[in-house]
Amino acid sequence: MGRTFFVGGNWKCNGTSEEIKKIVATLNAGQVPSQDVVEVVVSPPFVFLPLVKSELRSDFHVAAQNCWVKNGGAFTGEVSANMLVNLSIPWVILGHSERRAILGESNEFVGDKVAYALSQGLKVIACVGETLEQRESGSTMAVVAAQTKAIADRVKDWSNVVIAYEPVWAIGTGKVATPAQAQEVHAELRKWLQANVSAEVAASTRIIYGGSVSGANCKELAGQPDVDGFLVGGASLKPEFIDIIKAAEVKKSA
Ligand SMILES: O=C(CO)COP(=O)(O)O
Repeated sequence: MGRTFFVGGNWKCNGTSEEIKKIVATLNAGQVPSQDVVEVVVSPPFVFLPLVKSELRSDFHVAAQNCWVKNGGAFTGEVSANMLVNLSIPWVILGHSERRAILGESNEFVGDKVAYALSQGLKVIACVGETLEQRESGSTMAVVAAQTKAIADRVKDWSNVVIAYEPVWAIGTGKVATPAQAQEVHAELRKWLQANVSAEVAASTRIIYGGSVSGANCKELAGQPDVDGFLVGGASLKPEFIDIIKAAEVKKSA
């Protein structure tokens, strides 16, 4: 099994080159557990990927925040998976709720992107999660299952996929899911994978939590059996990100 704890930092559309250099310097100086305990991936905006890749410590990796659904060509403003591979960018975040909600990415489109990115050799952090309205109407698991199904329908090999469960109501709101709320959905998602993909994929796929993760709440969340790490937004731009990476120690001693 061996689900290595995974901490991703999604920097979203933030930063100047000076600010990015400062964040990288802070990360480079951080004392964190070794790579067999925690896998760390940071995701700057596209334009800063080469800068971050060249300056970041070698035990941390980089991710793009999106890529085009297929091969490049006449798609103004897009960046293809192949270009990321060409720059040796190993990871890409796909299906973030901001892209689903603001840019209208459907479950099927996200599923197609995940499949294509994997086929080109990228590793994928695939995001799923419900809105507040959907949670309050009791459809959390139906929503998350439909988002995951659109990926499962198109993907056979899950070894390079991390699922990020990010409830939309918890993103950027300071309203973090309780450890019990996170655990409940993560466990349901794992059950869904077991029933619809395979027991092996359910046991080995990392399901990470995102939404207002902070230095203050990360340890308790990390203590949940089906929480295999985090996708961090706001706090990943701050020195506090190092504390969140260290939450991996909770798992080690569990
Ligand atoms: O969207 C997120 C990570 O992808 C979470 O953002 P916050 O940590 O700022 O809530």
